Amino acid sequence: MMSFTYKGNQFFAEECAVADLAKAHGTPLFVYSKAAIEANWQQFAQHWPAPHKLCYAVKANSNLAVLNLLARLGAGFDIVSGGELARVLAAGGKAQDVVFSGVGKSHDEIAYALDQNIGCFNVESAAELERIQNIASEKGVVAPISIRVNPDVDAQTHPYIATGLKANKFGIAMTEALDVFRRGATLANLDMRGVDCHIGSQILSPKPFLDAAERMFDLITKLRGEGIQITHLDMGGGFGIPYQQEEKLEVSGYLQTLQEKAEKLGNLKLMLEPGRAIVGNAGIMVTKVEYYKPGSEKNFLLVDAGMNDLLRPSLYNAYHAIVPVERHDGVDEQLVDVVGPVCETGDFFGHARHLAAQEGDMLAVMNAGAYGFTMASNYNTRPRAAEVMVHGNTATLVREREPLASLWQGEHLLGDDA
Ligand SMILES: Cc1ncc(COP(=O)(O)O)c(C=O)c1O
Ligand SMILES: N[C@@H](CCCC[NH3+])C(=O)O
Repeated sequence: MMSFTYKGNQFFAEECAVADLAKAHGTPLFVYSKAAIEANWQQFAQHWPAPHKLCYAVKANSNLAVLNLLARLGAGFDIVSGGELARVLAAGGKAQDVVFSGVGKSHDEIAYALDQNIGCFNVESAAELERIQNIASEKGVVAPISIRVNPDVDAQTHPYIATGLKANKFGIAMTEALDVFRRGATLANLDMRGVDCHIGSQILSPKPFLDAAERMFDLITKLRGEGIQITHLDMGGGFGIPYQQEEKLEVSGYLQTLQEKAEKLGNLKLMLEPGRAIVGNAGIMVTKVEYYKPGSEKNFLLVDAGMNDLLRPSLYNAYHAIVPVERHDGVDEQLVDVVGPVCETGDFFGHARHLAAQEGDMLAVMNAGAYGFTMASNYNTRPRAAEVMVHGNTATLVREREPLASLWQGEHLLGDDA
């Protein structure tokens, strides 16, 4: 299914001309395809029968329209903050379908999640376990608990987004997991029901997933051997997508293997937390060329989006394909760096790209649906972009461009006596 494609020289999002969307809503603009999100979801859901559950990782794209669409498709949600829980609820998701990951859950976030009757806490340290017990005891409730284990597996991805190595801050070491579990089983306000892991993001080979699974199944066997009745295993997210020419990760074989292993053990519900794989290729960022700036060393296309809108190239040196929204016949391609207006040399979207574009032209930065808008900031006092979701030939503005004045809302001048 090609949600973003040329018809003649015009680039389309489903049945909507991207140039028209940019004219109607301005740039920078994120455009999401409803059909692409649904198709990506089905790639997992079709191989994942009940009682197994898919919890979409909200951090990848937390627009309410995206969350609402996924809730209607039957998604649960993986969150990492009280804010994300509030978003899920505002979008029509159910707290019972939410798992709460994250290394630094605050007292207030835990209390809020308990008040909402959240599905499960993915606990990342012995100290967090004690904190949840104390808060649950004060409230007179029982907290559903999974222990996030760090399986010490090399995810073979960018070091900033590898999370499953001993040296990373995430999860509880395999060697300590048994003790933490035993301790949890003695605490009256905890229901110790699961184990989970998440080894990193943008992983393109099945091997690290299978290695981690092997270790997690061994742990479950040990825990059950001690009479601790683990009833769920959450293997996290991390499924990569091709940004350049990489081979697509086929998830079906891995999902099948997990289910076969779970069946052997019996009474084990499986969970996954995909984020990028659901929304990554379902979004583009549209930006306008402000200037063409030729130089003796390099030529630059200066565009109206910046690293504050899409941080991935600056932060991870990540590659995103960039294509013209309208192709012009007979205009020669130039070798250009596509850069933004922010006062940082690291403010770029692509180096040494071949593009035929001039002032006023629109470009589409591809695969911007995951970790695009959610990582945006107001650096350089730049309002965050608008977001649109297309469905066939219908386009809905799902987030308005931030009004400038809202950027200093809540700020105060010093009084005369200060
Ligand atoms: C605990 C947890 N689950 C799920 C995800 C989603 O990862 P991805 O978008 O790579 O599927 C993340 C982010 O890496 C995460 O930290
Ligand atoms: N932000 C990262 C993914 C990190 C996932 C969070 N655990 C990216 O853009 O690729």
